[in-house]
Amino acid sequence: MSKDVIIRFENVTKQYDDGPAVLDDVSFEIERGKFYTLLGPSGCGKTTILRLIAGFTEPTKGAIYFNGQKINSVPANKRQVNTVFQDYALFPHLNVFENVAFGLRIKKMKNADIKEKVAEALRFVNLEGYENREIREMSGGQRQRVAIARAIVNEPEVILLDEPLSALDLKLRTEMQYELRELQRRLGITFIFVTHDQEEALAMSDMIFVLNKGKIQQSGTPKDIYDEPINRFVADFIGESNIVPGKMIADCLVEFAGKRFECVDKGFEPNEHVDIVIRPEDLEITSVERGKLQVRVDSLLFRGVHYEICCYDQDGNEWLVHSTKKAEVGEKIGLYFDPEAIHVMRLNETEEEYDRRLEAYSEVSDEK
Ligand SMILES: Nc1ncnc2c1ncn2[C@@H]1O[C@H](COP(=O)(O)OP(=O)(O)OP(=O)(O)O)[C@@H](O)[C@H]1O
Repeated sequence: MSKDVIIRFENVTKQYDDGPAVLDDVSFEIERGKFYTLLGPSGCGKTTILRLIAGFTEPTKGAIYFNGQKINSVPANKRQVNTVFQDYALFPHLNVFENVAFGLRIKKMKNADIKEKVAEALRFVNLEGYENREIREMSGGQRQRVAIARAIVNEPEVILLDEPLSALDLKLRTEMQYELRELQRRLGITFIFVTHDQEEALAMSDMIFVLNKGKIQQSGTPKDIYDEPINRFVADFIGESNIVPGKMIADCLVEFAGKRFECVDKGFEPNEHVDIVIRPEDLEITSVERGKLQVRVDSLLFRGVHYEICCYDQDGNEWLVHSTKKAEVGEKIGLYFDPEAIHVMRLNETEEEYDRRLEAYSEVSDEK
């Protein structure tokens, strides 16, 4: 089935004034009706991408397409896009109804139609009966829902959400994550959500773009990005990881921490230097004899569902283990892991190079 692309960035670079490029030759596609997340550390360019899509700023180089039409200079109010801002940007002097109705009044819609549309939008976000409330009488989570109702009432094709959950406490934040995800499914509108919280991105998205320093480091489903990070930055940013230097000896054979291990990775040069990732939950505590790695326990923390155990091997590599089994500080233990738990990353590989390598490799495998 061909892809139904709603937004496309083609080699987009953005500089503010004559400053450095905050987005550097970025290309990507957004498919209609899916939940996308832009994830990355502060200052990596996430908000700039939203501002370019919304029409609040223009690219310095490159092209942005919306439903196949180039929209670089189309003004914000002519785009089928609505933004939910971090601070919600609600009007404090207007009640809930008027906040949601605002955009429709500007469009000079008839009063009866406004009433119907606002009621429908409030129903969608579970705020029926709150029409006459003042904004200051609403909780953080409720304000958030008013802001979303105000965005969906205009029936945009795309909703942009700029860290909309960051002001909420942890419990409410988790509730709103479910709610937003559910709302997106029911509406079928494309959502583009910005966060620097990797757990939030993993929990909510159909697709994640991981950004760093104005470039997309990797794009993929949450599972792809968690299981197959393409470089050290992504592996480190997405969840906790053990990342150690290693060497690929041959297909499915890798060396690290002074030993050779069976793995499932292929398509590297013989003796190529690589980075190795093993997630803490993929390491199992066992006896020194049974362990594939022998380590000494340096410290441990009880995290409620598991112990977080920090160990060192004889080469000085740190190994973080999540285990329901306890170990004693100073104790020598073995760590066991399956070959599939080892993920090998080529040094400094870009996403395009990574995709080409996997493609070339699968063609070779098909021929065999
Ligand atoms: N109007 C502006 N003028 C000049 N520089 C800007 C402007 N807006 C953003 N920048 C710079 O562009 C870079 C990217 O900013 P952006 O807001 O896109 O990052 P972000 O990933 O959304 O960060 P955060 O998570 O902190 O919001 C930053 O270095 C920022 O200082």
